[in-house]
Amino acid sequence: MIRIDGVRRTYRSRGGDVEAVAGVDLTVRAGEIYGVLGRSGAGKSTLLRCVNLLERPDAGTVTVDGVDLSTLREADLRAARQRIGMIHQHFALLSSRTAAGNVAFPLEVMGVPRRQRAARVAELLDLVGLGDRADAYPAQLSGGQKQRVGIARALAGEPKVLLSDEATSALDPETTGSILTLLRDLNQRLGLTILLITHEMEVVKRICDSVAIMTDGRITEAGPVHELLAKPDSALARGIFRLGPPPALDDTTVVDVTVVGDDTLISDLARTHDVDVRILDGAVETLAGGRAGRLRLALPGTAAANAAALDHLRAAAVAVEVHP
Ligand SMILES: Nc1ncnc2c1ncn2[C@@H]1O[C@H](COP(=O)(O)OP(=O)(O)OP(=O)(O)O)[C@@H](O)[C@H]1O
Repeated sequence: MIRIDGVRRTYRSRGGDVEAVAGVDLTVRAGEIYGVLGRSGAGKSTLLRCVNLLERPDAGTVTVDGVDLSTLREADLRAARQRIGMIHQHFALLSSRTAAGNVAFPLEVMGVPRRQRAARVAELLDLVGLGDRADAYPAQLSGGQKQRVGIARALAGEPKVLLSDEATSALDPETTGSILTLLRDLNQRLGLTILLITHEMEVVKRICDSVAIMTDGRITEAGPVHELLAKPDSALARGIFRLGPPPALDDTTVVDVTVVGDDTLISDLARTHDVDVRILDGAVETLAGGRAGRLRLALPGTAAANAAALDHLRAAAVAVEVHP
């Protein structure tokens, strides 16, 4: 649905050049929620703005729903942009307009007749759970409600793609949860593809199907969340399951195993190999609706003596890391 190929963007200023996006390739499949996770200054906003060409890449191409946006003339680009919704950290609402007035705005720009507009605005506000606040001004709404207006407005052009620029960063954890639930719900009900940028691991854990980690303008790791969890050296997996440095224990094999779903791994291991397994540490999370965890196990004896048990783990777990 979205293909980013070799995109670069450098800001030039008297203080020196900043290569905000330093050659990024990324593919977002139709219907998925894709998160770009990175620290402040990593280049996430610049990358996101390149996707609807609010920012012109210096090099590379961006294809959305089969159309290479860089080939479009200004009028066609404006039309294409209307089909790519965007929501913002600070909502970007017009303070002089009511919730309904804000949602109506893009419809006015699109030339939708007044009657149809009113019906569509009511429908959109209902969709985001704000049907009863149509006449409220932004100043009379909570942060979460303002973001709901932002989402309704972004959906006015019936986009297939929604871009989210830190949409929950200004919200408290509970409100963040309700907005993420709404985004997941819209993703499923409308088949909406969502590309979001965030600095919060929590957002990735809650709703992302796939994730890219961005550092200094580059993607260092990318793919479906469950695939990344299976890689022992994955920075995402380490960030999600924080186990700390392994202890050095005499005549003991310390091993980290990643498991997905309801797992009988430990009991099977103990039974099959008659081994006295201890759990030293563990982190279990719900990721995009499924359970996954990383457990740190201690097996009596050296790794060589535990070869059969370790083979068992390698065959059954999605990732196994034996500590030396
Ligand atoms: N208009 C601009 N002019 C000059 N430099 C810019 C401009 N916009 C961003 N930058 C620089 O580009 C780099 C990437 O910024 P960007 O906003 O894309 O990162 P980010 O990951 O979204 O961070 P944040 O969450 O803090 O916005 C930073 O070093 C930033 O200072």
